[in-house]
Amino acid sequence: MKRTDYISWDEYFMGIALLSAMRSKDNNSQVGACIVSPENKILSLGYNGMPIGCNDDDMPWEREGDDLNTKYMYVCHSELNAILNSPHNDLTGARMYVTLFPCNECAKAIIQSGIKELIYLSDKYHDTHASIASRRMFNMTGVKYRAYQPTGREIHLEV
Ligand SMILES: Nc1ccn([C@H]2C[C@H](O)[C@@H](COP(=O)(O)O)O2)c(=O)n1
Ligand SMILES: [Zn+2]
Repeated sequence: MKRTDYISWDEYFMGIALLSAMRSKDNNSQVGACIVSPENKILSLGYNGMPIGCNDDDMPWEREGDDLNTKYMYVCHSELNAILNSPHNDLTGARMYVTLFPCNECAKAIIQSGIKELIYLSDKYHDTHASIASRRMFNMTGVKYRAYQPTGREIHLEV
């Protein structure tokens, strides 16, 4: 008889997004993204980090202070990294699992890439202009978005 307690597609892909987030050097928010085809094949992964060639140790990770000395000027968001990392030039109809609801800049890239559905975990910046603008663009363009429904299942990685 086959196993019945296997993880769902949503658990699988959000789990991989969470694992990707663990690569982030950001000391406040580690974000991961996983792009999946309509056939449930993984197309790309990403996490928030400094652009290639910008040494993590030489870049600022501060949230506050002079603009030029905060991470915000430099860090590449997980969603954009996942889109840019993709070896597939056509993401039409794909869905994205992301551990934090996208900002407006990533929303633009998501829309332009042809991704049609977004599944997010945290929405901790729900009331910011960035999130409001993202929802506005997603609603206008028909990109569906839904909160990941936690199942309560714990997945342990021991290596
Ligand atoms: N959807 C998002 C939102 C933010 N990020 C990145 C950008 C920063 O590295 C970090 C947010 O830092 P915080 O302001 O929470 O200290 O997360 C992203 O990758 N995707
Ligand atoms: Zn973003």
